[in-house]
Amino acid sequence: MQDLHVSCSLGPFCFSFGFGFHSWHLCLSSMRIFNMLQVPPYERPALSKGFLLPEAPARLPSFHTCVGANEERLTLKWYKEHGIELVLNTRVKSADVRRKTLITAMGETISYKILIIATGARALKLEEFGVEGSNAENVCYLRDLNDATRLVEVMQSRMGGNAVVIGGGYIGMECAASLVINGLKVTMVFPEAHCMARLFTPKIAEFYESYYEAKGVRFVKGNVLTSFENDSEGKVKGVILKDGTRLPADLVVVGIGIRPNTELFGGQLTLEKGGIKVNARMQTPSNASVYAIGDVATFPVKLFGSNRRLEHVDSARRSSRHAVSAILSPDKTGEFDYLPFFYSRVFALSWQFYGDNVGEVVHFGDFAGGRFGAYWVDNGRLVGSFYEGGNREEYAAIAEATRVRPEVVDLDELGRLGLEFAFRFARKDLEDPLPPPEVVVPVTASQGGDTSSSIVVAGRPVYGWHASAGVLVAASIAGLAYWYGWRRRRW
Ligand SMILES: NC(=O)c1ccc[n+]([C@@H]2O[C@H](COP(=O)([O-])OP(=O)(O)OC[C@H]3O[C@@H](n4cnc5c(N)ncnc54)[C@H](O)[C@@H]3O)[C@@H](O)[C@H]2O)c1
Ligand SMILES: O=C1O[C@H]([C@@H](O)CO)C(O)=C1O
Repeated sequence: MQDLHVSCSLGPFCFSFGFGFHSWHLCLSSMRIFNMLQVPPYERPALSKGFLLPEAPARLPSFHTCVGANEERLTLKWYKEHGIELVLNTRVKSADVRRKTLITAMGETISYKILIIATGARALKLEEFGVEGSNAENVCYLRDLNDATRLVEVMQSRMGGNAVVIGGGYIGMECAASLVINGLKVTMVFPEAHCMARLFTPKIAEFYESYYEAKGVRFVKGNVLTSFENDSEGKVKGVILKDGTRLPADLVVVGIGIRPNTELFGGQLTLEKGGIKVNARMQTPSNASVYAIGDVATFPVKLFGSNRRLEHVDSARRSSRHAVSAILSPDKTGEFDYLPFFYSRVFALSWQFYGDNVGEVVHFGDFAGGRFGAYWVDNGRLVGSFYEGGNREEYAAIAEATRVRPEVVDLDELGRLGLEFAFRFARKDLEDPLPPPEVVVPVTASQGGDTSSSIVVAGRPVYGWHASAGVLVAASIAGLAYWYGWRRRRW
């Protein structure tokens, strides 16, 4: 009998948002995972960073889950050894949450007791904005492994050529850096007044734009693409912008946002902010057997007192861990208390952001020297912190300060203090800038067997997975390696 199902039917990557992720491993002999991937789940951050590098690029199996936690890579062998049936290349074409059934594209009907929706999101296509022709051979999106593989091929065949990047968000910024590193001439086009408009202040954006310009990137702001100009073979050779400008293009990369894959559950579950609404246990309010995690889930962020859908790998890791806790240890699992966290690494730069970017902004630090930050203060309290060029202690300090939400009376003083302000709240245990999971699930029996006693869950505080293998020491070394590798990691 199948007890637990993880549905990852649309958008191959979604699964990496869900299960077997980070430092928690759930191994139910009666668990099945459905997904359209051709390979076991992996973590996405590498795709827009290390995967695109011309030298020693990141390749599977190096970024299978749970690479982000410096944990064991979950390969096919791993799933097999842990009694998890991983059903690849399989699309779930319909779901009936009232009857607790799924139907696959092959016509198989699956019954479940608990369903975890980790269907993630898909890249928005230009066609949705009325621009036709983005299926040309040299127009690339970047969401999954196939996209990234194709981008590498196209990029390598256009060395020295012109690349146009549409969108000034995460994909735009990270891909533009990779294109430059691969020797292409890059122009970025986006509608806003500055890059990373969802998060950066104009002053922060100015730093990154100047840095990119020094690397040869050209910015075309406040403009959008309206059509492609194709050659006789259908390849794009130019992009036409709204103001009539023509940009020559040997390659176009499009990163204009994502859309959560909720269609399977339309009319059955409540949607909010584009995602599936869940409570603080990652459980849908209308159906206690259904959980949603990662990019597709809209959950209560306690710290802000509102529901959010957060598009980031950290939220995916932690929400999945929390859902697993809530399923396996309902009595011991409290409310998900997540501190939103975002990061990016481009060229030699690296930034982290915690909290919310609302209210008044106070910048601090050395912008010219590339070690600077910003605090956001709303209703007299610190609600968000950003820092570029920090070390582990500095990032941990801004994270902790943001979690504490201290009162701020004097904004000028806050700016003068800069990082020193955050260090007042720094924790002594710097193992992780973020709080530990609320619940430690005891390790029970392991693989094989049946039903609920065949559950193995290891949380970071217990490191039960490693303990069960008698390698606690190895876990400590891994933790140390993780810390040392943090700045050097390429995904
Ligand atoms: N480091 C990271 O956290 C990281 C890295 C890569 C991707 N991601 C995630 O991947 C997803 C996709 O990233 P993304 O960069 O596509 O989304 P995004 O939302 O970060 O940025 C979208 C950008 O496209 C612009 N845009 C929208 N419509 C446009 C149009 N018609 N023409 C031109 N520009 C347009 C927006 O104004 C914005 O600049 C996001 O969820 C993002 O969080 C995150
Ligand atoms: O940190 C990241 O989060 C996203 C993705 O995993 C969630 O949308 C991504 O591509 C990153 O690099």
